[in-house]
This record gives sequence, C-alpha cells and structure tokens, in this order.
Amino acid sequence: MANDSSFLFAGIRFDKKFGTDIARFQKKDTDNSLAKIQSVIEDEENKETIEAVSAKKRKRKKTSSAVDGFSVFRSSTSKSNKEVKVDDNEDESIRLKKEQNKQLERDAIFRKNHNIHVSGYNVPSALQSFDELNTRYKCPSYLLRNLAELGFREPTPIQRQAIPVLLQDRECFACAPTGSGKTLAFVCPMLMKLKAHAKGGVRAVIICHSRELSGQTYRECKKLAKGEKFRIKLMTKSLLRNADFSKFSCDVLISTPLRLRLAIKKKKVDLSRVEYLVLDESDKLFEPGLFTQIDSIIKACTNPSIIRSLFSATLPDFVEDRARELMHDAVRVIVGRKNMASETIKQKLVFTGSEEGKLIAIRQSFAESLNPPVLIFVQSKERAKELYGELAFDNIRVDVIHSDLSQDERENAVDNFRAGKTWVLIATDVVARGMDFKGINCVINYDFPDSASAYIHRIGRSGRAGRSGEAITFYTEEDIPFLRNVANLMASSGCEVPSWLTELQKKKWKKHRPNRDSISTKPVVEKENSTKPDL
Ligand SMILES: Nc1ncnc2c1ncn2[C@@H]1O[C@H](COP(=O)(O)OP(=O)(O)OP(=O)(O)O)[C@@H](O)[C@H]1O
Repeated sequence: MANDSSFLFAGIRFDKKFGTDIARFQKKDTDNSLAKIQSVIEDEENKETIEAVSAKKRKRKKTSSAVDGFSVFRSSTSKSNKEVKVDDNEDESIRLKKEQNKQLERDAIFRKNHNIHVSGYNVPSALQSFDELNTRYKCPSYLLRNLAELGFREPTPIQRQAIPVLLQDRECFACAPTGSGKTLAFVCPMLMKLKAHAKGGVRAVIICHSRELSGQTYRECKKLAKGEKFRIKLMTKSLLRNADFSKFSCDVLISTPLRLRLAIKKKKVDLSRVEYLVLDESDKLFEPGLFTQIDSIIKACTNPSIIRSLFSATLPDFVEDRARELMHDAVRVIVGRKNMASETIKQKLVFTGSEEGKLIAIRQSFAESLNPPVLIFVQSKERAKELYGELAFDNIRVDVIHSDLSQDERENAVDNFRAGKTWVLIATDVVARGMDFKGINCVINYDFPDSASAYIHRIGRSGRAGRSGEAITFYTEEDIPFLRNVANLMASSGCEVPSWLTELQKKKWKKHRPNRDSISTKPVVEKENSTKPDL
C-alpha cells in the first residue's frame, strides 16, 4: 500500500495548478461579490423550479392527452400503484441530484471567495461560521466558549475547510500562509473527536520540529481545552527521563520527533492506539535530518483507523508525494497559492555591498527609527553570537536565541521578547517556523535566507492573523545569484519589484549559506571575553 498512491485519489482529477476547478466560475464571474453570485444561483434555482413545474405540467398534459376523448379529468389514480411509485422515486432522485449539484456549486463559490482550493473525493462543505461547528457537528460548549474568549469570531480560510475535513474522519494535507491559524485548524477537530478524557494509552499526537514550537502548541491546546478535563502532555526532557511509559496514558501528546523517537525506542512508549496524528511544519519534518525519526513515529502509530494530517505554509512536491504514499483517501487543502509569502507583509530588498555594510545599515536604521519588536535572522549560531556581541552594547534591548543555549535560556529569550522586555531578538532559523510572536513590526533577514521556504517562514513571523508587517532582506554580491528567487516570491505576494530583478538569470536555490566575513568588529581576545549582559 505504501507505494501505491494512485488509489488515494481514485475518482478525482488531481489538478496541481488548481486552474480548472475554479475556471468555470471565473467564466461567469466578472464581479466577485458573493451576493451577486448567490443571486445568480437563486435565479438559477428559480429558473430550475419553473422549468421543473412546466416539465411536470407538460408531463401531466401528455398523460391527459394520451387519454383524450376518454376522460379529460382522468386522474393519476388511473395509473397502477407500481407506476406511480416508480415516477415518485424518479422525481425524488432527480430532486436530490439537483440539490446535491446546487450544494456543490454553492460550496465551490464559497471556497473561491475565501481562496480555498481542494482536491479529493467528496470534500465536505467549508464552514460558514464557528456556529456551524455546533449545528453541523455538535461542538461541545466548552470549546465554543473558549473560541469566543480567545476573540476568534470567524474561522480563517484554512479553518473553514480543514476542520470539517478532519471532523469527517478524512486524512488531510494542507498548505496555508504563515499566521493564518493552522494550529486551531488541527487542534479544534482533534479535541472534538476525542470528546472527553479517556484512559487507554496515547490517543492523539502532534509533532512539531522544535522545542519552542512544541511548547507553544501545548499552550494553545491547553487554552482551547480549558474547562474539559483532557490530559494534554508536552514531551519535555524530564518527562522523557522520569515517566513510566509502560503505564503512560494521555489524550494529546505534543513532542519533537527526536524526543518521541527516544521514548519509543528506549522507553517503549505505546503509540498503537493513536487515533490522530498531526505533523505540523510537515515539509521540515520530511527533510532528510528528521525523516528517519518521523518514519519510525509513523510506523509506531499502528491503529488502522488513525487519521493523519500534514500542515505547513510551504508544501514542496516531495512532501505531497510522501503524503500521497502515506494517506488514505486524503483531501488536499490549499489556501491562496502554494508556497507563497503572506500578502500582509511589506517586503524590501536592501543592497549592503559587504558584511560591514550590513552592520552600518542596521545601526543606522535603529538610530533613525527603531520600531520594536524586531526579529533579526542570521544564518548560523556563530553569527548570531557575533551580531549580539555588536548590538548588545548599543543601548538597544537586544537578546539572542540559538541552539547552543540551554532550554531555560531559550525559553527566557522567547518569553522576554513576547513580553516586550526585549526589543530586538537575534535568531537563527530555530525560531523561523511556527513561532507566533504577536505584533512583530519588522523581520530583518540580516543574512540572506538559504531557500524559498526559509524566506517565507522567516518573514511570516510578522504580519500574522491579518495584521500588517514588514520584512527587509539584506543582500551582498554573494547573494545576487539568488536574488531573483526572492524577487519572484515578493512579486507573487503583491509587492512591487523592479523589473530588472525579475529579469535576472534563474538559479536553482540550493541551501545557500556562503562563508561570510565575520560580523564582529572586535579584536579576537575581547570577543572571547564578551558575555551576555542581563536584560
Ligand atoms: N479564527 C481566528 N481569528 C482570529 N485570530 C486567529 C484565529 N485563529 C487563529 N488566530 C490567531 O492567529 C495567529 C496565528 O495562528 P497560528 O500560529 O496557528 O498560525 P499558523 O498558520 O500556524 O502560522 P505558521 O505557518 O507561521 O506556523 C495566532 O495568534 C492565533 O491565535
């Protein structure tokens, strides 16, 4: 089964470019207004009703004319009961078919208005509102209350479509822009399906690529589950070390791949009863470094009725292939276009000439106007330390996060930045994905990102949940071969890009991490002694 993908989408046409599934509406639709489209449907409905009535009249006329001269008022009772039954059944099935077609049309128009594209057999209608969670799926009141308390009034497009898909026990792989609410899109149906706490091993698993994201997802789950006694666990170092996994039981377990794999191998955690498995940031999880761990987790989840889902803001073809190998009868949900930067972010490219130029540019820009919070990305932990060493004494509340720090230090760095105690956070790609720092005003790519997905995820730390944001990308001579790739991403998300940029030569973007000159301007001895000041 693993390698036979064709049956997964049996009965559907898999349109990678999504052009055809909306084309027929584009033909009719010159004005995007839903009201207008709906009135067209209603007109169509009226027309169909009128046609159906006249057809019935014609039919009746035909029946009566057939008996003309015998009795003009001859009623249908003159037909045998069997004939009447066949007629009624036919009418009923025509009516049902028409109703189904109308619903499909309404669904397609609704999706088009919310920029949702789906592929898959029999995809459930998207949610019109959170109220439908109750009317269609009997959503428990604690969850509706929590949604309201969190201020979530309307579902986001990914939530509108992915929630009903998962609630109808369909596997799903989904791609939606950064900051568009994917976490709720998988946590909400998971809690609804689990219903209440139950004993019996691990019931649901969410895998996140980093400890920071696992912690954040854990907190989001807790917020959504408030008021219901679920056992939600985060696989921390101490849990991994101290738990008796032979008796381990929880409703939702959130973990990084490495920790869960260790728990499977060394502690024999039992995942055979897992009913829901979510791979968040799935393209990252399927990268070579993590794939073996993910593979062993997937294999350990042996429950035949498991529902698996994959979510990310970037969905490369190799992940789609994996998803099709892995999943049964899956629904593919794409919001907007695949692999696109969020449209709410104003993006800029700045030529700095050299490494020195970058430092001058950043100092100048902070001196002119520093509008915190600002997140700065560099390509390695060494460079993060160096830049921190430069900015730490510039009278700016700056901190740094990278993988050499202890877990506590990493958590403190994130918490202080979230709380506004830190204005500028220097980071490696360790926080480029998934992290929800509310209200980041600006992301600076101090070092050019090494791939399209790195660019999309890094800048996606700003402009979240419909807010606006800004992203500035520094480039030097070394980055010019890859400039066009960023320019294309900028253009496709609606930013103005000078034409010379998009006319540059095309170059395949393969992990671009050149050896850059040191950021540090301090002599070596002083550099070694520089410590991190308290915030
Ligand atoms: N329906 C909603 N209405 C308003 N805000 C929402 C809604 N759903 C989620 N949010 C908020 O949107 C923000 C982004 O959500 P989330 O972190 O789930 O995004 P994401 O799509 O997973 O992003 P990324 O791709 O970067 O991981 C969060 O602050 C979350 O609380």
